[in-house]
Amino acid sequence: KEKVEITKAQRALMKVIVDAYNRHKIPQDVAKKLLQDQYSAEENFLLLTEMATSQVQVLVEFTKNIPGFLSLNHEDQIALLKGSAVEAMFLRSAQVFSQKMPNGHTEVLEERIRKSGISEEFMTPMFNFYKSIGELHMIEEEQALLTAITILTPDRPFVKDQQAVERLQEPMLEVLRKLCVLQHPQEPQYFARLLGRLTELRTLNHYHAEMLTSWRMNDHKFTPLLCEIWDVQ
Ligand SMILES: CC(C)NC(=O)n1c(-c2ccccc2)cc2c1CN(S(=O)(=O)c1cccs1)CC2
Repeated sequence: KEKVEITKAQRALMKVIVDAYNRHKIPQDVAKKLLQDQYSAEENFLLLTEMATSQVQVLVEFTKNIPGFLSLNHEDQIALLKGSAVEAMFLRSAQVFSQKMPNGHTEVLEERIRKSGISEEFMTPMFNFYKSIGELHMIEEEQALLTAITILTPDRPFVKDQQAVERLQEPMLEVLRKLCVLQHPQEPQYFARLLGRLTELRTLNHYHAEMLTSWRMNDHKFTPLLCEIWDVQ
């Protein structure tokens, strides 16, 4: 039986990541807005735009706090942010969607998202992902580390020094692996399940690109920050 123990250094790394993750949460008022009174598809869309824009700002701040990130080549920093922005948004969405809300709120939230001008064909994979993340009942350390690991994916387009990114991602993966063993002793395959979600996340990139095309056909407007991070307009 492997005796798994998180070292002092690994605990320190985890603390930095979790503190950064907790400091940069979406303002709850924005999420609350989505639960208020009746909205039209247009207003729901605008609210998602506001939430997604706020989340990108939060993502940039969180990323800057990942130890070693700011020492990476500057172009690579941008490539990692742009390459992971959509996945980080879906991961954050899944975490928001699966967090405990007063009863009935999740259904209202689902209703608002379903009535926001997003074509039906993207709803199924999106909500399947939310549910598959919800079933994992991740603790915040796991959520924070999984977000950092997603950002530090070495094989994003245009990343020049992939080894430098691997050197930052590997320690995160090792801490997460140990945490999973300690947190879910009955489920030896839990860590593998978590990483499996990252594979599912990548497929959502494709759906998102299609969503953008259909929104632009219906002349939906995005904020400058979303246009920049998604490379549209
Ligand atoms: C928490 C934030 C990051 N989530 C969010 O903004 N959501 C949520 C969502 C999911 C669960 C709970 C609360 C909100 C669903 C969707 C989005 C954004 N996208 S988007 O970025 O493509 C978009 C931007 C503008 C128009 S559409 C569409 C789908």
